[in-house]
Amino acid sequence: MIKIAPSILSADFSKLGEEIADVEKGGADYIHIDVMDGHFVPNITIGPLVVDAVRPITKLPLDVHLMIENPDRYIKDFASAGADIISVHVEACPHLHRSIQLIRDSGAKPGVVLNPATPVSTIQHIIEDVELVLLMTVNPGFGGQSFIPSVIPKITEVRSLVNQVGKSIDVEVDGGVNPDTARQCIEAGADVLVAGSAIYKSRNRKKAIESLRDSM
Ligand SMILES: O=C(CO)[C@H](O)[C@H](O)COP(=O)(O)O
Ligand SMILES: [Fe+2]
Repeated sequence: MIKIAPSILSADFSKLGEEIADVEKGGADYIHIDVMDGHFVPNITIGPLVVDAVRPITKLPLDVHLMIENPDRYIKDFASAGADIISVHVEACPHLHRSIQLIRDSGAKPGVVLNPATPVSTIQHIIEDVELVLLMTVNPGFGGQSFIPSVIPKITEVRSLVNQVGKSIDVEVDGGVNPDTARQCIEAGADVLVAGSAIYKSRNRKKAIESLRDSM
């Protein structure tokens, strides 16, 4: 079963509550929240305050994607604000195992993220400790960018790594996902699709979600 995680980065922030209700009604599985600090990526977005505000208005799991330097400093804050899944970038974590344990100790499910140029071998030794692997299919920082096709073989690689572990771990892709690229990602082994512009720039969010889920 393919899960769809709309990224609120492309939503209308002046009516965020309605925008989240719309995708929840439309069949979304997670709400993807992009946290950017202007250091790890060249953009600044939202912090724990927004996660806290969003928590009571949806039953869906909040999938929080931290694109920040030194994420260990903020993991507790995001977990207390109501994040269900917290994902950290390999490139931002010199002590990756510790960061993952911090997420688990804070009560959230740990995820790990790889930029397009980061090899899968960097997560080989922590794969059993995470519940989600997120593969960036754009360089992180902005919504609405074009999908990078050279990431496809990495999806296959992560899928076979996850299958070896033999426990349920989400394989999520993020960036430039539309019905065409979604099909390629699912074929390669992805089972969670993050989509910002493909969902929020469509008038009918339910249809957009269905066309991603049914892209095979
Ligand atoms: O992490 C992200 C960017 O760094 C976003 O989740 C991603 O870009 C979603 O937007 P789109 O589907 O428009 O590419
Ligand atoms: Fe994201």
